Amino acid sequence: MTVRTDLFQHTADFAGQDPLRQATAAAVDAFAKASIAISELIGRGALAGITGATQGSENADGDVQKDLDVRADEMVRAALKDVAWGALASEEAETADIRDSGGIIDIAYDPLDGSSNIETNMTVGTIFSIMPSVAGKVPFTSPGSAQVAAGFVVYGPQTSLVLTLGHGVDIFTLDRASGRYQRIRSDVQISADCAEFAINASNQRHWEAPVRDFVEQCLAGKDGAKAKNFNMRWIAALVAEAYRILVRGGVFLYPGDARKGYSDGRLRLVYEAHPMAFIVEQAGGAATTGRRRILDVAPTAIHQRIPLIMGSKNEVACLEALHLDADGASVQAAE
Ligand SMILES: O=P(O)(O)OC[C@H]1O[C@](O)(COP(=O)(O)O)[C@@H](O)[C@@H]1O
Ligand SMILES: [Mg+2]
Ligand SMILES: [Mg+2]
Repeated sequence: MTVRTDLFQHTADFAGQDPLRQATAAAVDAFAKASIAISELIGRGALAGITGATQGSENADGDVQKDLDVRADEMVRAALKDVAWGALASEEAETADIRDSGGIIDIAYDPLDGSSNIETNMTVGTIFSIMPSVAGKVPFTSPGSAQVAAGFVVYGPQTSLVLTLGHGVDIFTLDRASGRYQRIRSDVQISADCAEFAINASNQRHWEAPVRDFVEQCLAGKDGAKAKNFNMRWIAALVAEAYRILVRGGVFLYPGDARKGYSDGRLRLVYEAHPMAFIVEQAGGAATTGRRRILDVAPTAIHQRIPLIMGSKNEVACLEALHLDADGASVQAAE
């Protein structure tokens, strides 16, 4: 029988006697516990009163809140109660909660990612990012490279938790019989090349030239510049796209576009792009806005949006080159 590493053992081994690591491990354990309860709630769906119905309210980013957004936020918040956080930011709260003393880490999270999938019985998830609290510095203003840990949970056919503690990426799957997460993959590596891309193509007419060029190259397949056929996927949940990319490579794009309010795309830097970029880089992939490495960007607001391109590093590099070319061309055109 295979003996697998339990998530709580993994975080305890990481924690040792170091206070920052202990606080980080406690936060990861809290997300794991909350996610088990969220997974059960999602599994029962309408039987537990979850329908994906809107709440008649909007979150800080102007998104309509669904019943599960609100419930998941409450469950994560309750699980984190005894964790030594100094600042806590959620997608569902306008401002961060700040504690005056005892804070060792700052935590940002998206309690329920992919909300539009709830009512259709498709994949959703939870994303989290953990940074050291820095005395005298406004929380959530450090670049993503300051993260000590990041992870996400995918509530799909299996409930799995993807985690980086800054030394590679591990995947744990919930064993429903024991109610514990067991490691199924360690040192996950994203293939440098891929033949799969993910983008919401309904926005094509609003894209910038570099994104249009890239997608055209993918669609041209064997007959085009890439000289190979590409497959396309769009699950409308960042967690599911990221999981697929970790398992079999690929490139995901949510670029800025010309729609009102979408100049920086749709995804939020602090609790979506930063943690995903940390995980993807730790797995050997890359994450960029097209013009800048995501982990170099320091937020100026908790709910700030950012264009996100991530995945297999050779295709991400191709997208960066297309953006650079386009910027060079526009500078020349202006001269
Ligand atoms: O509906 P669109 O524009 O394709 O956007 C889908 C994207 O929006 C998100 O659902 C945003 O996250 P939330 O559901 O947490 O707001 C991503 O998971 C997904 O990649
Ligand atoms: Mg989200
Ligand atoms: Mg959300």
